[in-house]
Amino acid sequence: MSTNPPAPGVPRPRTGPAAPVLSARGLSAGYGEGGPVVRGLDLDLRPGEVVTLLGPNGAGKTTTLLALSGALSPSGGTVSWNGRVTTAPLHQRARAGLAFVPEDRSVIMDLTVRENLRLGRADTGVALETFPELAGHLDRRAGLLSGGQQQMVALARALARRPAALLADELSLGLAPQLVERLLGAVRAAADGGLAVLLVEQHVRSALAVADRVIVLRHGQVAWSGPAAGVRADPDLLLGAYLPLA
Ligand SMILES: Nc1ncnc2c1ncn2[C@@H]1O[C@H](COP(=O)(O)OP(=O)(O)OP(=O)(O)O)[C@@H](O)[C@H]1O
Repeated sequence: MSTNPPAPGVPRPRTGPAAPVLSARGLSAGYGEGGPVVRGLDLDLRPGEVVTLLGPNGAGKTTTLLALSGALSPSGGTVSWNGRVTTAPLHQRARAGLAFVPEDRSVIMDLTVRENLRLGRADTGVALETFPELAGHLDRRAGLLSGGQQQMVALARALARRPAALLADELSLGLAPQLVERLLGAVRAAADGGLAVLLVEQHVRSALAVADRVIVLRHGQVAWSGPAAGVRADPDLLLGAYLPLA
């Protein structure tokens, strides 16, 4: 391949950021008569990047994920998948390559780990590549696993389908710091392989450690957004001002 610069007058090839997999424009969503709890949200999720959505309790983080996933119909604005506006329900978006790990993990406690993976149409071999520590538990009922192992099942099941985008709500809820690192490390590795990720996290510092970009929601609106590196270098930018120290 030539390394010479292009001749004068010949346009250079464009090497801008990859096109977003999932976008929102002016997205509003809420529940019943109460009016929208998320208002006018703009967001782009690109292949290979981890965006973390932070904000105090009740800010609208889960509602945002629900609206982006198709589990909740927006009351305004649009969601686009690969550049096309979509109103498809969750199961259709899942088939198109959107993975959603909700806060309750959606692991079926009465089924074995192997059955849980199969139910999510996940290839067991691929799931074990992500979390080899599940290998000895494949035939155990999920209800007998620790919270961290259950979360690994939920995440392995989502990632083993090789989705294009992942929405994950509070993966680390109630887990020990080492497990949080393990789970978020797996998410980072998947993003390095091209996955687009939107993470809602209570563990602000852990989320910042793996994120490329940060969006802070307050009262359903974007209060701050910017590169995670800037916040890692100067946590006071957000911590204390917008977020509790965690
Ligand atoms: N099913 C529901 N019906 C009615 N109101 C709801 C429902 N779910 C959430 N809300 C309300 O919507 C607002 C935003 O909630 P949401 O769960 O999106 O916030 P959050 O930022 O994820 O908060 P948390 O960190 O506490 O999970 C809150 O005021 C909440 O009480």
